[in-house]
Amino acid sequence: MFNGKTLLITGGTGSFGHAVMNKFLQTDIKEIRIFSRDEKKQDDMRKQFKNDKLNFYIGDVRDINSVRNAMHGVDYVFHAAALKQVPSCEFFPIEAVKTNVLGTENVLSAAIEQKVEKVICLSTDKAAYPINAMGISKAMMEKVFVAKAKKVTEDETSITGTRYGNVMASRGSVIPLFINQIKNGEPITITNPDMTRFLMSLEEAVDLVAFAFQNAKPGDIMVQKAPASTIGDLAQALKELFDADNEIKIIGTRHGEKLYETLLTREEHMVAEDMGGFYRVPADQRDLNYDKYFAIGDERLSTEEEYNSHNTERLNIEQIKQKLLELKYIQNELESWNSHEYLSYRG
Ligand SMILES: O=c1ccn([C@@H]2O[C@H](COP(=O)(O)OP(=O)(O)O[C@H]3O[C@H](CO)[C@@H](O)[C@H](O)[C@H]3O)[C@@H](O)[C@H]2O)c(=O)[nH]1
Repeated sequence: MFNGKTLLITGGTGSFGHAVMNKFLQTDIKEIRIFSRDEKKQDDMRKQFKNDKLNFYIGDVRDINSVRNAMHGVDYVFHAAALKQVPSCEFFPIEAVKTNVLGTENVLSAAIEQKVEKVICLSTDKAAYPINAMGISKAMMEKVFVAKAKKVTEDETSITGTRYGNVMASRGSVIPLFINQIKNGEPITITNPDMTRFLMSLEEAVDLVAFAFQNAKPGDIMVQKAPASTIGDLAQALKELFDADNEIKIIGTRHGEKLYETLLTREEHMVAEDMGGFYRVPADQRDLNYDKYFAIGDERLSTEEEYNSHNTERLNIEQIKQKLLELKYIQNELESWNSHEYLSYRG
């Protein structure tokens, strides 16, 4: 499927971009373009991979000309560029709009102009029943790509999306933070021990994109089923893995945070197709002449539940430990923690 093709990854220097790139470099793909703002991260990646199939483009999704520069001759786009930190977007909501909403519009317009075959836009569970600026901007992004997908035919450009839960140990997230606190002998800062989050590994996140790539129809939002844990249990699992006795400090919920996250709203659950490990949320294909259509699903709207991190499979501490131990990042951290140097430091 990738033979002779060119793939563009926006936000390609992030954790996700890295993982996707690694996976697709193994195929017979012709070229992978990494598009991002940060020249330092690109340079690090260039040196790390030293691969002729990789090309780097400096640019910003906010600037359509920089996107156009990278789009010529591209067959597929994975659009991962985003402002994604919840607390900081609360302070700079317009910045979230510029990157997440208008930036997506730019990527899609440039892709349609260049007759790109497929675009997959990455969204987040925070876009479902959103309460924070990051989630609201991602919800608007979803609206933008679903509306655009309906305007172009599939043989011009197929536009779809994926929605993720938290990716475990991604840059700036809570797992690396807790591990640093453990290693530095600092208190582990828990916002609310009863908060729940879906737990997905980076590999699972990449699987979702691959699944969407093969199965999504224009305007679909693809969701991967995932287990969840409470933050209190996650901290306890890490303490046990690292054999640590750091005290726990409750710091309270941060700006814009939710007690639990939603991967499918009740309204989406009602129309979603259950595909085993995944859900497919199809675009509403009606136009504005509602009287033309037969009303379906109204009854289920009162019985269907949303799919969220409180009602999905809940991992216990042992299961969280197992899931953590599958991560290369955790294996490396544990190895260094148990190394001679750290053992002597720990007395
Ligand atoms: O010092 C801290 C920091 C965080 N948390 C909690 O840990 C959980 C996860 O926090 P974090 O890793 O910062 O992730 P989220 O705020 O849930 O958001 C992440 O996960 C989203 C997907 O849901 C991505 O879109 C975001 O970019 C990413 O920051 C949350 O319940 C936090 O309240 C703590 O208990 N203590």
